[in-house]
Amino acid sequence: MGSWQVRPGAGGFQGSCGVFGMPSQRPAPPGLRAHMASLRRGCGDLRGLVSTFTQSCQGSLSEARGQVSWALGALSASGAGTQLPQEQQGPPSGCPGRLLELKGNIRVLCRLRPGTPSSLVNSEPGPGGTVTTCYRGHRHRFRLDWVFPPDASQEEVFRELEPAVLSCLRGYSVCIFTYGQTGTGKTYSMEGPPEDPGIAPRALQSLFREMRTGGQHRVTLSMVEIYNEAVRDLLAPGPPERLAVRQGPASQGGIQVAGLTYWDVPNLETLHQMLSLGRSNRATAATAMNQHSSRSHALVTLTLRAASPLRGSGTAGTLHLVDLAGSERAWKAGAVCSARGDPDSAQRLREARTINRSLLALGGVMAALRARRPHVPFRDSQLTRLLQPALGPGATAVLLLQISTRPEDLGETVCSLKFAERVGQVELGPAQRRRAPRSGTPSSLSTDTPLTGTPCTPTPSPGSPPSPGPDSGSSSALAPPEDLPS
Ligand SMILES: Nc1ncnc2c1ncn2[C@@H]1O[C@H](COP(=O)(O)OP(=O)(O)OP(=O)(O)O)[C@@H](O)[C@H]1O
Repeated sequence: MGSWQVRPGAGGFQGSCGVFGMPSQRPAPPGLRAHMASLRRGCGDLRGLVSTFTQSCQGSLSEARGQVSWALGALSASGAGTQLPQEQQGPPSGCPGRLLELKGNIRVLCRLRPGTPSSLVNSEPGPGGTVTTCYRGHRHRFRLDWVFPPDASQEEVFRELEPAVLSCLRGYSVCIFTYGQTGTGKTYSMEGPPEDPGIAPRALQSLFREMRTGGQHRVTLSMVEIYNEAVRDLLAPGPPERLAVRQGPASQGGIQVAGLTYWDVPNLETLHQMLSLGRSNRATAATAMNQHSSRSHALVTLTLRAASPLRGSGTAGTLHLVDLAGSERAWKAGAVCSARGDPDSAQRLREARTINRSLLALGGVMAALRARRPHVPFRDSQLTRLLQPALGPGATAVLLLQISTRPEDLGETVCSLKFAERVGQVELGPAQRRRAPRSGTPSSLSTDTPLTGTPCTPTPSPGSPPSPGPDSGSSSALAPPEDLPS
């Protein structure tokens, strides 16, 4: 009698001949093998079906997400110009504020830098668009809330951000930050050249245009940079000094920046002048990868207080515009300089390392937020400390990812896209409007103002911004505002 065997995968039966040639187990009943084979086939088919179903569900879900995002964007844009009567400042359903509440998480937009097209980076632009990379033999498909092709204009990019920007006038806290490898166009998108302005100038123009349509507002500006982990006031009346960041009350986002200068901004022209002054104070240097590389993170914070004559309280919204330093690998930025005999190469290397450390800390914060961990490591870097209020519950954040399509940048492009994909999964909870009492101290006015400074009386110096504030004429005009416009 011959032995019989059924392979382990076929149900675990295994027979063999006994010592005396007798089978140690009963032979399989007739037809069992065929039956097992048919079961195996069925099992394989079922597995295939489940996998196809899962893939199709994921595809449909992504598509639906893209469509919802597009519809919300379109609705927001169409409602953006709507000026509500002051007494109706609560966000009725259908207005942009309501839509922001519904979105309630971080939106991730991606812009491809113009350059030589590469078959290794392909994109499907538009809402719910994708970027597909082919790196080290692996294909990755990243889906984002919006993908801007290399020929997208500054206006197209801003159009998608405008509803969020205008929501600050209704008391929302909005943070827009640009992220990406050095030289991919973060500063171009955020600032832009004078002849083709970027997000910041367009946002300010749009806000002032909207404010002119009615109501009483007060705009306060602060601007800092983080250079080699030192926080510096870019609008300080004297030379930029290192500021101390301390823990603050939770009502102020958990942090305080001692000695930070706030400026009351009466009009758009003054605001532009002050921003260009701040920009000129920012640390930039030529690196191997970008002739005018920003070596620091820059944070512009506008607090927009709106009075409500018919109600006891107004609103205090905040707009943070964050131009992050490039996420280049340290060896690329520094070592290349070194090989060229650049005497500042050690400095460039140090800068690149601190930039990378702080961006790593930002990644850690995003990971903790995404996993809803009870502890979020905001204190790991100055960048994440300053961003804490902007990434807190009830805030709205938009990440604009800048990527390169150059084959030599592919590794960095994939890293950036992976970071953005993770950020897109963070939920900050429904966006919340902030109310402000009609008068009070800055802290009570703006519970979500992250950069809480102390009043100061700066002495204008050559090149300092024009005397700002509706109260100019007295030194207190340069101090943070204390009351809402009445
Ligand atoms: N969409 C674009 N259209 C035209 N030029 C662009 C675009 N994006 C970037 N550039 C150009 O690419 C160069 C690098 O851009 P930019 O300085 O904005 O990069 P970056 O990401 O801010 O770099 P870094 O992190 O080093 O500061 C600039 O000369 C800029 O004008």
